[in-house]
Amino acid sequence: MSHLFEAIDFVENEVYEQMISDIGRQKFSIIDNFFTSEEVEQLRRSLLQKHEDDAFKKAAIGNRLNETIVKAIRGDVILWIDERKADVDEKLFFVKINDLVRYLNRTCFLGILNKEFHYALYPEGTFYKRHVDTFQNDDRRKLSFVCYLNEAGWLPENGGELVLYLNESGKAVEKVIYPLPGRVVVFESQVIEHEVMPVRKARLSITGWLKTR
Ligand SMILES: O=C(O)CCC(=O)C(=O)O
Ligand SMILES: [Fe+2]
Repeated sequence: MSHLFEAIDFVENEVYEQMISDIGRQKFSIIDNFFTSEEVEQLRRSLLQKHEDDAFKKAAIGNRLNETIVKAIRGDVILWIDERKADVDEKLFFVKINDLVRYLNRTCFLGILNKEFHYALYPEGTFYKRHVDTFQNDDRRKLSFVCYLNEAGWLPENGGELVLYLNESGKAVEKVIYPLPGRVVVFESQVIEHEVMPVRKARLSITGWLKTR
């Protein structure tokens, strides 16, 4: 009987189903209000506190490039989040992520066994040039996940749009996405080229990867 109960125990989640069908169709998905405004506020405060405590470091690229070259490619500062040491705010984040991962593994057989997440802060004037997320000879990254922690009422003139470079039946298409608070963007790490446009007001996020093995 137990297998029967397992089947019954599955509850379809509309938001996750939307994400899965978007990714199947177009290799990316934009989910608004994945995090509530209260959750965004909590995570935002946590990020800012750690940034004030000087815990962030300059983001790197591979290992052979010097700092000047790196700065011409990306200007964000980051802090990796260790789930085992997560504080209350980060726990709330991982409860949602782990729920999503469990769902994806159950419904899509993606085999996500690993994940990594960092806070990111793009100071005014910084950007991240066009790239794919799997440049380090590491094909374990399957899905890239970005969650924006900007203030409510984020304006288009603040810049920092995420641009996805897509190919729609042979035609190059640019998908411009504003980093609105609570919004989550998920895309296939190995195929989607993307870029963060120059930022005119500090831009806050959590970025991560769902990985195999
Ligand atoms: O913050 C974003 O919108 C994307 C960040 C990104 O591309 C990265 O960290 O690899
Ligand atoms: Fe990226």
